[in-house]
Amino acid sequence: MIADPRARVRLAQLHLYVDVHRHDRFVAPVLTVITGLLLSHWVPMSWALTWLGIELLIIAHYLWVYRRFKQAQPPPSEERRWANRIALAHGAHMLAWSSLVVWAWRPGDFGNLMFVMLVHVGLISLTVSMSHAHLRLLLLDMLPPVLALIAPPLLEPSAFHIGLSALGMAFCALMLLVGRQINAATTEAIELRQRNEQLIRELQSQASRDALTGVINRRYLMETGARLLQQHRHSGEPLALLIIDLDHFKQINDLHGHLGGDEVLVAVVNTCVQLVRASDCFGRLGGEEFALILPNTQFAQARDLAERLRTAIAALAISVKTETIRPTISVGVAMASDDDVTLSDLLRRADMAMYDAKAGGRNRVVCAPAGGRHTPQPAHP
Ligand SMILES: Nc1nc2c(ncn2[C@@H]2O[C@H](COP(=O)(O)OP(=O)(O)OP(=O)(O)O)[C@@H](O)[C@H]2O)c(=O)[nH]1
Repeated sequence: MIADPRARVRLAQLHLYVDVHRHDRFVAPVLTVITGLLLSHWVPMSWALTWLGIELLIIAHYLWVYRRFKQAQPPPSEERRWANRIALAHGAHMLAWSSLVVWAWRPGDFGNLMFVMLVHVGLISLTVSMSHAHLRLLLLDMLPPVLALIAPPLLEPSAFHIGLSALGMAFCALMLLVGRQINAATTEAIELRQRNEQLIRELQSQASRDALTGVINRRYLMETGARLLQQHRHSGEPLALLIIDLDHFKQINDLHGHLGGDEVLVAVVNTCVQLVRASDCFGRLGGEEFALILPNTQFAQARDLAERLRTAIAALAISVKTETIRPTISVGVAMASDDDVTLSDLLRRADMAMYDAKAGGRNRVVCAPAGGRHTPQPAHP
């Protein structure tokens, strides 16, 4: 299914709509109580109290729906479903208020006319200023006040009522126009913000990734490694570091060209990535040298993984043009110890083990003992 590119924008609009309307939790109950008390001036107290009770329940319900929406953090694909739920919940509130115009109107009473007008002006202006974010919800929120405007001339078709209704409709049309303009500006701002966030994510990824292989680069690797070493000191959980270096890579470049060498690097990285856990930190130190930091990993596990990596790489047969390249790697393994004051200390010991692997004939794993002294422990292929 092709994702609708506008869905993310519409979801952000829905968030904005809900955020703005969440202020209702302070304002709407107060306005409802005042309106309920005023109502009792023209309708029996029991009616006024019934309206007040229903409206308070409606407010509590739509605020609950808003909270559920915020907690759910739905993906853009669920925007329409949530927009419908919110429209129903808030629509009930708009209907309850707009209905006042019909059943609470007492023609001929100037005070009542003022009251009904104030309710209308409030509904329409608040709708435009608070619902502009989401165009569909803006239109739905405007619908009940418009229906309430049409009702009086239908109930009592006099020139006065028709005139009042026409004036109100013109006012609604004007407000809708304003609402659409604010909506267009809001949508543009949301689109720009989303594009900005996307660009920042891409830049951050580019700054932390190696362009050729896609794994994290030296800078990010060192930062993460220092953080993991710090965590190891606090938690006491074992931390292992592997230095992985391709053997005779200069020869590969010389024989198959730089592009051939690049293909080998990518194939080796892809193989390694498949064998490491998501919590492991695998990155390129530079050239044909890589590091793998393994949090919460015992020595035996680290050594076995190094061996699995070595075997998997040795089994590769990479086709470059008409030739087949069979790369191998030398791996140095070191466990973090109290002697490792900084990440560089740990790296140095893993590096020395890796050089021992090279000196021992390459395509092998050598483990450095914990602590500062370096006594290589070869793990032969
Ligand atoms: N294709 C390619 N080559 C690279 C890249 N980065 C570094 N190199 C080459 O990798 C080679 C590394 O050579 P050396 O450091 O001599 O190591 P080696 O030939 O692998 O020898 P040993 O490590 O001792 O087995 C150099 O020729 C670099 O130019 C790269 O991104 N792509």
